[in-house]
Amino acid sequence: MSTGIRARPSSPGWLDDRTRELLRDRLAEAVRRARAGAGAGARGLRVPGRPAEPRERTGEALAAVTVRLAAPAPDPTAVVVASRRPGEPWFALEQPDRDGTALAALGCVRAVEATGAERFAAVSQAWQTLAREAVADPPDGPAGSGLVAVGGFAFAPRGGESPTWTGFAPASLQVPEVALARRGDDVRLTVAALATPDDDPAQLLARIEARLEELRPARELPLLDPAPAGRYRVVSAMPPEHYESAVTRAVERIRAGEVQKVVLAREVQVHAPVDHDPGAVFGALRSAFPGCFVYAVGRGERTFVGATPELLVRRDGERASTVALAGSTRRSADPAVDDHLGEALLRSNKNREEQAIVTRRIARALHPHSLWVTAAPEPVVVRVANIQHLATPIRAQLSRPLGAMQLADVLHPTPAVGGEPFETAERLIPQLEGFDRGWYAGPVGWTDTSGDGELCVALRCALLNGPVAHCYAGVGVVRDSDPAAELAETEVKLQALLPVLAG
Ligand SMILES: C=C(O[C@H]1C=CC=C(C(=O)O)[C@@H]1O)C(=O)O
Repeated sequence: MSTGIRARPSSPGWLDDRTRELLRDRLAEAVRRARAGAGAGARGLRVPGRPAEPRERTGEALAAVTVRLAAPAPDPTAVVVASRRPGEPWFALEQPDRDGTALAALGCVRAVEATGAERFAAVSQAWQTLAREAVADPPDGPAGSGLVAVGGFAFAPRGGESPTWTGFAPASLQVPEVALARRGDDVRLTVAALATPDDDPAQLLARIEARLEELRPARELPLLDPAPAGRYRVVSAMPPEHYESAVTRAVERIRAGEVQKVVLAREVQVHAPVDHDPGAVFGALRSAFPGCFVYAVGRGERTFVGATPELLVRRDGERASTVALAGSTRRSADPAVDDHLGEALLRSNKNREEQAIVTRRIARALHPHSLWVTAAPEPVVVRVANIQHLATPIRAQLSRPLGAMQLADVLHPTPAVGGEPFETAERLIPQLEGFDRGWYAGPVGWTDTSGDGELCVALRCALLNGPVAHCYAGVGVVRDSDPAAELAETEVKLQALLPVLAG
């Protein structure tokens, strides 16, 4: 079994001999488990959508090994961007201001997809089954270290079915072949493989080693072209008047008592003279929005990328944290005016109500699963480069072991992106907006084998496809919303992406 392995050149700098031996043992054990699972006669959970029985064996097992990289470690996302094979899936989620927190992932050894209302349950069940059978280190080190599943969800149960969103299923988690997690200067590399009964552990190891040999220890992301030539066109997918009239109609429904709040979005496209460069866009976003969750999900030729201030949920053991974010105003370069705008936001009844709706719903959603839920009594103003929001941090002590993906199911969509009551808003949103939101306003993030994880709400985003970028921005419409002001607020939100994309 080991002759072929020893003949291969080693991958200096990534795995030492001891770790390679450990990985080889784990791969052999994973193949044994896969054979035992297949031998037990259970059908594999190849296609998600059907919940597994607790003891179901699947005829497949993941194996992984995690190492701490020696300082100075490379930059996780830069490694992934520099090492990506054409069309290979990739993922990154960073919050630079939180001690350089980053998780970047490359390749896919096992995909889990689902559609429909049960999509969260289906993928989280499939992941739990895979995690239980996995031969891997227990999570240790920066959050996201070790064997993980990364990906995201469309806003709607069947969202993303339009051709624009090809490759982005309504629920899509992937177990990457390579993942790098960072906090401070602690960077952990995890490599993974999926074993099935017919696999040869030596070949699995050889595949991982080949992958490692292609990994480039990059420290920088590519830069945006400093002097772009050619014509960039920024166009509203539908005329701005369409959006204003959607807001007017939503206000009518609210005043008629049908619904309290509806979030309505619009799409703006950037047509560039050359293909957009996802790595450079990610790099520009993380420099401009270091306090935000900067994310990218690459599927085939397309990349969904953005910088959002909104955390959907962080699950850390028995603790769940989230934030109710809603109510917005612009920023000013003049600090006194900026402060004034923030204070006015805090005093604005319209924005306070918009925000309180979100806080109440999140607390209500968490209560049945928690020993306690605590929300700050008053919202605070949160500032990012182009906008300020009202935010109420919320924490809960879980009373049962719900994983990050299950918590996302409990919380998504909050009225920050959906509406209240959601059952009515859910019908109104596609009717009034008139387009497929795809993954805009859906959860994007990761989970590990213990169920910990983090998902942000994919706002301030663009779907890049060659020279075209589809950008999305929405606002919470309430009784006192003014259509022109709401249109202007979408423009403020679009300023997160447009300067980066439009040359
Ligand atoms: C729906 C979006 O933002 C939400 C999050 C924060 C503030 C919001 C607002 O003030 O309307 C929105 O609820 C978006 O950016 O597309």
